Amino acid sequence: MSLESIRYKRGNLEILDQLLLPLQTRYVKVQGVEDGWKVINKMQVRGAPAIAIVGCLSLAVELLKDEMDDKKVMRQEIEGKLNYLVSARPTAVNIKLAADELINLANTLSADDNVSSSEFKDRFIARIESMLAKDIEDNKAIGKFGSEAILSRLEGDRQVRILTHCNTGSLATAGYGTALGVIRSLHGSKRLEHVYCTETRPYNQGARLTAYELVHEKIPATLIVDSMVSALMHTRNITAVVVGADRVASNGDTANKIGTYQIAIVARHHDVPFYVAAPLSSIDMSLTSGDRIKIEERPDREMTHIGEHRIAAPGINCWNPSFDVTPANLITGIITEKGVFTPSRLKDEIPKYHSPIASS
Ligand SMILES: CSC[C@H]1O[C@H](OP(=O)(O)O)[C@H](O)[C@@H]1O
Repeated sequence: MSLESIRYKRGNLEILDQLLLPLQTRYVKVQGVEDGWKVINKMQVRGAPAIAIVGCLSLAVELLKDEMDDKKVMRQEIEGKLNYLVSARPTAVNIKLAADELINLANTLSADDNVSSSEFKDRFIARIESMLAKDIEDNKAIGKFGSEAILSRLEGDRQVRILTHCNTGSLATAGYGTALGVIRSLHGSKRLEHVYCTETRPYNQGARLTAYELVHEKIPATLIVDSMVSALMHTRNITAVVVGADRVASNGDTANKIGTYQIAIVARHHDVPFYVAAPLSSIDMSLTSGDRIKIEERPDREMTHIGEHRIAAPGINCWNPSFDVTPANLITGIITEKGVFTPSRLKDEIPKYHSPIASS
């Protein structure tokens, strides 16, 4: 059973406070959009899919309590609250795409005279709730396609050694995970010899969250410091790198956790295939390249302190971009719930599929 980052029943939402992991397991109540914005902005919940799901569920919780029965006013309020939630963290696209879909749904329901205000509310909340099951289903498909793609490059039944970066598991999604979903799938088919996970400074998603998930599920794994990636590939026979994504442009350029770009460069130097695992809801087809992806910069304190403990000299300047962009030419394949695509195929393949949120 993978870790539960989101606990939801209609009208009630709690998130696992990831700032306290791995030492403390504490759930935080999210009672509306203000709370949703805060837990996302503070990174108590993080990960592109989880951000979208928790943000939208916080709106569902608030809407259920709202006595409003004028559909036009509800539609207006929904649009304003979704745009507010999108502002919590700018780089991951999932919440923006989800907001666009939900605003379209609100417009449709509001304009339909056959839909009462209570039906509007019920169908709108149900659509948001559908994101949970769809995310897990998508992650399992990503796991299947990703493990097949990696294994198809090998002769016989050899086992594989995978390097991953940041956290892309049950703590970044509704469950199972994207890149960690590929690792879970390889482990489940008994083809995974070992996982190497980077600590992922400065928030330490790897050391605190990915290592926690892997130990929890007894998946053979070793933690490495971010600066060990070159030495690892030089001394160990790494089969492939699999990472997540926060925003993939239509040409395949991918924004992901800071440090991903240099891993891709090292992988190319060592001729190790480099995969991005991401649902369609992480792909921004409105962007022609990664040049225009907004890179979030986070507080210096994330670098200068670990918890309350200062580790950097007082007064030193810091630069703390939370993401970088890996150019498409360093990416072997983009693993989605619809299959694995080379970056150059995205423009033709992705528009064939439905919108990221389950259609009604
Ligand atoms: C499954 S998407 C996870 C994605 O999000 C992480 O960023 P953050 O922890 O800052 O939300 C990282 O980029 C992961 O690849």
